[in-house]
Amino acid sequence: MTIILSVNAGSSSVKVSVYETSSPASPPTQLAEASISGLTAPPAAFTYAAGSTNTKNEQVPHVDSQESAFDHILDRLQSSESLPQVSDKQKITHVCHRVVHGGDYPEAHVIDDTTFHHLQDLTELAPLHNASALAIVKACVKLLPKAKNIAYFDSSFHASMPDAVKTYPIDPQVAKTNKLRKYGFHGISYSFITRSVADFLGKNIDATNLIALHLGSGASACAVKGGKSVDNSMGLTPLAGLPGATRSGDVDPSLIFHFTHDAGKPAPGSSQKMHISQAEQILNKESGWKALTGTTDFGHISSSSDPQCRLAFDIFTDRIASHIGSYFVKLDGKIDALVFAGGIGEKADALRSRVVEKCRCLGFDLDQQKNEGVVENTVQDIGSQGARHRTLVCQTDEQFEMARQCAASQTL
Ligand SMILES: Nc1ncnc2c1ncn2[C@@H]1O[C@H](COP(=O)(O)OP(=O)(O)O)[C@@H](O)[C@H]1O
Ligand SMILES: CC(=O)OP(=O)(O)O
Ligand SMILES: [Mg+2]
Repeated sequence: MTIILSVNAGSSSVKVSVYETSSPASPPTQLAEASISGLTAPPAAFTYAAGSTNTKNEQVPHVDSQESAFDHILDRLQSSESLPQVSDKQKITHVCHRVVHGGDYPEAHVIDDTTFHHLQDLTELAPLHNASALAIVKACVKLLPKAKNIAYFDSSFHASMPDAVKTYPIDPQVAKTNKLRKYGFHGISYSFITRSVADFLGKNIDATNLIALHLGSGASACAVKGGKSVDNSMGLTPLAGLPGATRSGDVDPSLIFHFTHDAGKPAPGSSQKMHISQAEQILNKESGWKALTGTTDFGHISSSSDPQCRLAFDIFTDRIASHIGSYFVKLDGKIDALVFAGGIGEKADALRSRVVEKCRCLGFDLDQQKNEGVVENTVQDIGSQGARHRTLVCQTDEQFEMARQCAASQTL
């Protein structure tokens, strides 16, 4: 038996799942799932499920970063009576880490000193993610010395994007030297979604075409053609595309120079090791729903009548619908489903309803009862019977996707 820990450090949460696996041929079995959410809307909340133990949204005010969230979760897992399998740290042999920016790594990689330093160099390209993921890797090296640490990248799934999609129309030499291209993110999630939806539809993955939406603290859209990514709304960094909890998403690149005259200066807290400009700080950490409404809680935003919340809701649904239209054309109208996923995509029925209403001309239509009755389930159909194209909700599971790939690979 092999025990795999899967760690998903998001921009507002840390989710850790524990799996047991006996052979590469069989999918891993989940033993426990723990998460800390609301890191950008304190106090953070701890949720845990293992066997008969169930804790939901316990406030953990002392937890204020991805690193402290991981420490807290690891302590709770190791002291849990429902999880004797990890009471002895030595039994954890594999830790899968979600690392958002993988640069040119086309697939998962065992983390040794060289990989670690290479990933450190990419930190500035994913300022809300890579640094905390690497801090968690460091903690694992110290606390779980027997475990092999493996990095799974959000960017890998998008390695299949064509050159015309990946390439920015800028000086090619500078682009090559500085590795400036579209990478795309949320790929671990899109890989899970593509497999699960293909399964649900009874289709081969390589014959599955989707418009998938991962809408969480960071939000993106993906066009999947023949099971492979052909476009993603995020870019060189996860800032591009749709707005998010604290991110602006696409704006005119000149905007920042009119917002502040100090755009290129280092942001407070920026160091030589980790350089963040004021421009990056403003657009990544001080924009989005937080700037417009004062909160990053999209549950509140979607149900509030406050005009700023209504505006944020309208902006989000407008930008999402624009991406759906663009990807519909890219896929030549041949799509098996529009898929909603991520914390917002899975929970905000009002948002799904508005987005689908905006895309009715393309042949999407919802069954409102099904839309409002979504429960925790891998894939659910929420489309109306007469609709030309299906609309689905997929409860994405990045931790499972990493553990599945880990169990199926030769690294065990
Ligand atoms: N009931 C709800 N309705 C709408 N949005 C929700 C609801 N519950 C949580 N959310 C939102 O989901 C987002 C978190 O999604 P998640 O995918 O878990 O985040 P992360 O990007 O950290 O991985 C937050 O913006 C949160 O406000
Ligand atoms: C890539 C990204 O934005 O991830 P998250 O939504 O987990 O913050
Ligand atoms: Mg996430």
